[in-house]
Amino acid sequence: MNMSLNIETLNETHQPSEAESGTREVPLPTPTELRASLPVPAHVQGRIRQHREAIRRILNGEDSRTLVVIGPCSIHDEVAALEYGEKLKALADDVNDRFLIVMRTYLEKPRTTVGWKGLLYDPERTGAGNLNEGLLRSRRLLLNLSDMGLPLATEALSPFAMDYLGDLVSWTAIGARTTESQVHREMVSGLPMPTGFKNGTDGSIGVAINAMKSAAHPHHRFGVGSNGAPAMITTEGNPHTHLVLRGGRGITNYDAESVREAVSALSSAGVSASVMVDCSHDNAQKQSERQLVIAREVMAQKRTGNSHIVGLMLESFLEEGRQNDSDDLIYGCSLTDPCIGWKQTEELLRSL
Ligand SMILES: O=C[C@H](O)[C@H](O)COP(=O)(O)O
Ligand SMILES: C=C(OP(=O)(O)O)C(=O)O
Repeated sequence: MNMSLNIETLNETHQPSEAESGTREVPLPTPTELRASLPVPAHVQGRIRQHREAIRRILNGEDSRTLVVIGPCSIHDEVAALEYGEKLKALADDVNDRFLIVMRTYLEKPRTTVGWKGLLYDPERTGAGNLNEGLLRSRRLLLNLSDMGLPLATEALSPFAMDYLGDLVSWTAIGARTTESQVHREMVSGLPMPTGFKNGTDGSIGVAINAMKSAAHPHHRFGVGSNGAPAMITTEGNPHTHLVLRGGRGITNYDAESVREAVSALSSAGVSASVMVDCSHDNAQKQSERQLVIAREVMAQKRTGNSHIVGLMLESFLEEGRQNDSDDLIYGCSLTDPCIGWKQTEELLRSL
C-alpha cells in the first residue's frame, strides 16, 4: 500500500492563509489524490461490490437474513477499532446463515450543539482540528478493516467526506439531524451504496419518507470534480434507500404498533417499506443494555411474520458503557453514546 502522501508535506506546501473574516484555510488533498495514495486493492473493491449487492438483496426481500449494522458509536482509537473488527469478523462468519453483519465505522459525529466531531475532524481530540491527518488515518483504518473482509457502514455527514472515503463503505446512514437536509438528499442520490435515512430527532418519519423520495431522483448539485476543482455534479438517483427507526424526543418507535404505522406510511407514500430498527439512540434512551431487550423484541416481531423489518442497528464496543475524554482512558470504551460490551454483543448475536 502506498503511504507516500504525508501530513508534514501537505502542511508545508499549503500554509494556512488568513481570510478577511478571520476564518483560516488549510488546503486538503483532493479526493483523487487521497484515493490514489491509499488505493483500494482490486480484490477488496470486488468484495465491497458484493457486500453492497448483498445488502440490496436483503432490502429487496430476496435474502431473508437480517442486516445488522453494529459497532462503536464513534471511533477514537484505531487499535481498539481493529481489535473490535477482528472479533466481529469471526462472529459474523459464525452467524452468517442468519445475519449479514456490517461494522459501524463512524468517523464523523453530528452534535446536538458542540462536542468532539470524530476521528476525521480531530484525530488527537485536542480541539485544534486536523482534517489532513484525520483523512489519512480514517482512510487507512477503513482499508485495514475492509481487508479483513468486513462490510463497513458510516454516517455521511459532510458530503465532501464521502468523496474521500465512500469507495470503502457498503452501507450509509443519514442521521436524524440531517435527514431533512436537501444537501444530504442530493448526496445520497449519487451514492453507490444502500442508504438508511433516520427518522427526525422529534420522532417524525415524514422527513425520512420525503428524503427517500428526493434521493431517488436525479439532481444537479455543487461538488468537487475528479481534478479537485469545483464542479456541477449530476446524480442519477438512488433507489436503494430505507427508513431507520431510532425513536425521538424520548419516545420509542420499535414496538409492533410503531413499526406497523411506519410501514403503512411508507407504503402509502410509494417508497420502500423495508425498515431497520436502531436499538440505540432515543429507542434505548441512553441506556446501552436496553439495546439487548429491543433487539430481542424486534427479532420476535420479525419471527412472527413482519417481513418489513430487514435490519437492526446496535452500538457496541469492546467495553460496556461510555466515558468522558481524559488522560486515563479505558481501552475500547465509547467516548460518545454508551455501547454494549463485546461479551453482550457476542451473546446477543449467537442467541437471537
Ligand atoms: O450518536 C451519537 C449522539 O447521539 C449524537 O452524535 C449527538 O450527540 P450529542 O447530543 O452528545 O451532541
Ligand atoms: C448519531 C447517530 O444517530 P442519530 O442520527 O439517530 O442520532 C448515530 O447513529 O451515531
